[in-house]
Amino acid sequence: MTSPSRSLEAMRAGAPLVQCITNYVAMNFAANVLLAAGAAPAMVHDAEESGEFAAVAGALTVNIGTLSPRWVAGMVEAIDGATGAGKPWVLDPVACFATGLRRETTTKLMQLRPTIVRGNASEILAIAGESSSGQGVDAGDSVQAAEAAARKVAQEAGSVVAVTGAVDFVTDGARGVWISGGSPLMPRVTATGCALTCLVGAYAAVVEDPLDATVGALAHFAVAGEMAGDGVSGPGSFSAAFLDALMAVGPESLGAARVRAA
Ligand SMILES: Nc1ncnc2c1ncn2[C@@H]1O[C@H](COP(=O)(O)OP(=O)(O)O)[C@@H](O)[C@H]1O
Ligand SMILES: Cc1ncsc1CCOP(=O)(O)O
Ligand SMILES: [Mg+2]
Repeated sequence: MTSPSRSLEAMRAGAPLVQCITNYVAMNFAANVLLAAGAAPAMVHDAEESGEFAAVAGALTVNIGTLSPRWVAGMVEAIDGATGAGKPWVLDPVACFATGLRRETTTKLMQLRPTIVRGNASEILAIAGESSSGQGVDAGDSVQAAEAAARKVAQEAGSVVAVTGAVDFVTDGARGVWISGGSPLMPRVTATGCALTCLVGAYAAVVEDPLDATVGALAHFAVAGEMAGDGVSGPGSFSAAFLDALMAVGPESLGAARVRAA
């Protein structure tokens, strides 16, 4: 296993270019998160160019947060480009249970076999075909309640699946890892999960094992979130402190990340 500290060193050394197809809400914050963490973001989503760009980026991330048929076409082109070039891609199924367009798109994208799926508990339960209590983009279920669903989705899709929340769970269907840390202020800042998905892409670009890559990115967020939560007064100051902490986190602090095998 590549440790989170080693993964962080590799990510910073490589400063990978990550193509992020993310939503209008998340674009700015996610780009800042990648820059602070040490990667290079590019938000490129239209079908006219997304496939071409995916072939040169180190990884692709696809987020369905603000969806339309034209965006779906751009996603499919980009996934074809990434897959053809042997690059990893990460799916963020934002509110995938909420509407017909989201359900159909998620089914279609899952059939294209994402390297990694990163969602909250309600989203992962829904992909597994189970009922969930999610409302809109926010989770209504615990991560623990989605552990079995995550394992099932990972086995069926051949993807690594990450379920995030107060604690995080990552599985490739056989192995399982729990990561704790972070701050209760993280879900009070919009697009924190979307930005994390982009960072998972950055780690996947440079760390060969997608499970190790995912654990590295989640540990980076857990440690930075905990650092940032100390002494801030609310979501506004947390957001700024979190970007600072993403940059300040070093391999030595990731060594202290609370990561344990399931
Ligand atoms: N209550 C919490 N305590 C600590 N960290 C949290 C909490 N809720 C979410 N996080 C962290 O926030 C990040 C985004 O996760 P999450 O809120 O599940 O995503 P989403 O925004 O897609 O619903 C993850 O790093 C997760 O560990
Ligand atoms: C509020 C909102 N609406 C559509 S996408 C989005 C952002 C969701 O971000 P996250 O999934 O990280 O909470
Ligand atoms: Mg989300």
